[in-house]
Amino acid sequence: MTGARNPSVLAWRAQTDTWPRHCDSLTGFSSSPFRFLGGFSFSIWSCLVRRKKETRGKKKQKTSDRYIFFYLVNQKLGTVFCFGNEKFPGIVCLMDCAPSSSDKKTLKRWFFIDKMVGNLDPMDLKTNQASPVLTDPAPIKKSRLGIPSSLLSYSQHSSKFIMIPRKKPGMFDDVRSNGWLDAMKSSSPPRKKLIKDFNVEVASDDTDIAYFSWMLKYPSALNFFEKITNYAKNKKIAMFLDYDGTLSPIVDDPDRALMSDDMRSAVRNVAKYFPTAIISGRSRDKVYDLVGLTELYYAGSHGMDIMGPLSHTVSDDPNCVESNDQQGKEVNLFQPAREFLPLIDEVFRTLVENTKEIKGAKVENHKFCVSVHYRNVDEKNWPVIAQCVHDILKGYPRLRLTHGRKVLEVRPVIDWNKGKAVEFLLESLGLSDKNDVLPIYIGDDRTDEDAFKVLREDNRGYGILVSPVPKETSAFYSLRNPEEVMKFLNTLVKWKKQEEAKCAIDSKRSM
Ligand SMILES: O=P(O)(O)OC[C@H]1O[C@H](O[C@H]2O[C@H](CO)[C@@H](O)[C@H](O)[C@H]2O)[C@H](O)[C@@H](O)[C@@H]1O
Repeated sequence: MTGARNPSVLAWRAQTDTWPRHCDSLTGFSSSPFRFLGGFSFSIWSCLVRRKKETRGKKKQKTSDRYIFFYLVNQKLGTVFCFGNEKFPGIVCLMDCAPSSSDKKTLKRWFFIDKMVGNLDPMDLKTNQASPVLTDPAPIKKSRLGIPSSLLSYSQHSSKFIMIPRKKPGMFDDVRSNGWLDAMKSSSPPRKKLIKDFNVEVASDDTDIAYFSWMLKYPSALNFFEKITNYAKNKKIAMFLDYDGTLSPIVDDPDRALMSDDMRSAVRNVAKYFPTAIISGRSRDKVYDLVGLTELYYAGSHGMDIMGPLSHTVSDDPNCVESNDQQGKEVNLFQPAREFLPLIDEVFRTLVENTKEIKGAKVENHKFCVSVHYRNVDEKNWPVIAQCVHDILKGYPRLRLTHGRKVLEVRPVIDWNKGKAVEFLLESLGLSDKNDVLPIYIGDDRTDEDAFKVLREDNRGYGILVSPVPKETSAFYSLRNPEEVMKFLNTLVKWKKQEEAKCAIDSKRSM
């Protein structure tokens, strides 16, 4: 398969009776069914395609063999993704045959997909698939901030999950039936996991197969760097970065989530060329201390605490005041949840008190929201911590819950999130509603999905999801981990420098 040139990647509905257009015989099926991490199943198929070719107009025929690999995702929908090359351009359809054997060698060969996705531009995919991640209720249009009509708890707003309530009456019924426990279990990628299904055991590098297939939909921003910069030519890039899991690796102790010096210098360099903001779930002060760069804009508490540039386009908002940053520079301070401060303080203290007996639980006060960590809590006690938070929230109808990576996040019911923060910052920077602006948002968590969605709307910009495992997302591209994020940032700076050098040469020539 290494000889494959000009690869194409096609997706279409399965047909059961069509033979490949460019082949004379098709033999040697093998298949491997899996259950994907998200729970849906897919099969990998390979087949040997034999094609007879006439050589140089002579009658003599030459046969050429090619393997074609394709896989079937979500058998119910019958969606087939197929990989071909110039000679066999992916016109292979599903034959009427059932998965029978597993072939590990075949699976290994399947790694060629990594090379072959090069032709696919996710912008072309026009996928409208709704993301099943937990996100905020739909924003109320035409208002910067609105309180949702209902003050019901968060999970009741989320219609994207089909929750199957379990009938058994028990102690933790609330958190089982409202989906909190399921969300908690799926809230952070497992570290090296065995996938057992259909007697196929898949481990370590085999999990990469699932990842590579996912990358067809969310290709690596490094592999697609040229595509990104082609699109960015003559545009002003605005960079938005999440902190935990994006600039710093996920660690057990949130206080030790430090950013490396190399990453810091990568971010500093990015900020030299592009307006750059950090948008974090942490409090603005905490994330500022961790990043330590004065040249950036900071939005803490999931965007509910923004220190942005002094701007008259947003300063008429009642939640926006003029202030000074740590260096005494005049800035705008936007705090749409200011009235919730006493409530957040109170619920923080209650949460600390009520979870103190749960070993490993940690509660953080992030000024406009509170984080309840369960990463270090024994899994058998997750229902206990979930029920505890749930019971407390029952007394606070103006607060709601969202899920992060092994963290329950309590926040005001206001219609504000990281996506809105991106819009607010673009407006403050005078970069909204402009065709020559390309916002890029890099983040790893469910709360970052709000920002990805905002950028996906009307193809406004690129969301890049940082994840080492397949995840449903509204992002366009992916990166595996903070190291890849750093590489991406450095490559972007290098590209920008080259562009500027080219411009300088061009303008000298034209003088
Ligand atoms: O929006 P972010 O900047 O990504 O912040 C989200 C949460 O990040 C922190 O928690 C996460 O990272 C910790 C350190 O690696 C990890 O221990 C924890 O399990 C993760 O959820 C932060 O502590 C939270 O308060 C933020 O909400």
